[in-house]
Amino acid sequence: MTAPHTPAGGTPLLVGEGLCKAFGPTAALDGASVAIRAGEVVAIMGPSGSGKSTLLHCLAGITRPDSGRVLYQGQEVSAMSDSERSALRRTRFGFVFQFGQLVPELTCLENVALPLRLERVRRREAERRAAEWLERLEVTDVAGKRPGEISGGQGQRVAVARALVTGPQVVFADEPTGALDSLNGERVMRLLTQAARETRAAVALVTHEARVAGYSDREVVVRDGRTRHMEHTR
Ligand SMILES: Nc1ncnc2c1ncn2[C@@H]1O[C@H](COP(=O)(O)OP(=O)(O)OP(=O)(O)O)[C@@H](O)[C@H]1O
Repeated sequence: MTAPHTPAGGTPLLVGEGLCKAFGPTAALDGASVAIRAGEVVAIMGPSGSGKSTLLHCLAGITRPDSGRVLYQGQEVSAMSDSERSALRRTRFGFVFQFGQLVPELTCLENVALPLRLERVRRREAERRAAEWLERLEVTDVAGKRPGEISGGQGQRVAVARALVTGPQVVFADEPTGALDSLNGERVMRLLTQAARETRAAVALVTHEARVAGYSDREVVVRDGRTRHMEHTR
């Protein structure tokens, strides 16, 4: 088991140690370890099929590793019950994926307000906070539109607003710019990392694009289910 690489300066917020996960005969993770501090943007890079998404899903408590453990603020996520893990995901974590994450029947404002509504925040207050986040992400103009009526880049910025509206401690982003052209991708990354830095949210970012990883503080490279740690990129 590899020891998690702990970056200098501060106790890690989220740690994965010696993570192994197989899907049938395929070893997606084979002893991967990573430690993320509060407010840090970490890029998880590596070739297709190397285990990046599986690592992200284990860290986020979506996938339970076969062995190894995930600690969030010292608490073992992999040992929590399903309901404890979903509460953690709802209240402390935010998610941005490559595609199809917005609810098509809801307006963009309602989509961003949704995580707050699930936490029983009143509609007026939830929509007020959602509107603020749409403004920060420079998409106020799409508030009343449905996801099918906006561009891919606008949709990703709405998705980032939704991921951040609850004030998460960690944002998990899996190829958030994968479906965008480079200009829109840069805009999403600039706004995501700026908002995360302002709110001290950590970001775990899966990408295979060096330009996207350039927005991170540090890179972790996954190869054949194992991790390699690169020192600060900036
Ligand atoms: N649910 C699953 N069922 C079966 N095999 C899976 C599953 N999820 C992942 N795998 C396999 O595990 C390995 C790692 O997959 P993973 O999606 O983590 O890689 P990745 O680095 O994120 O790839 P990509 O960059 O192509 O998205 C691959 O061989 C993949 O086919």
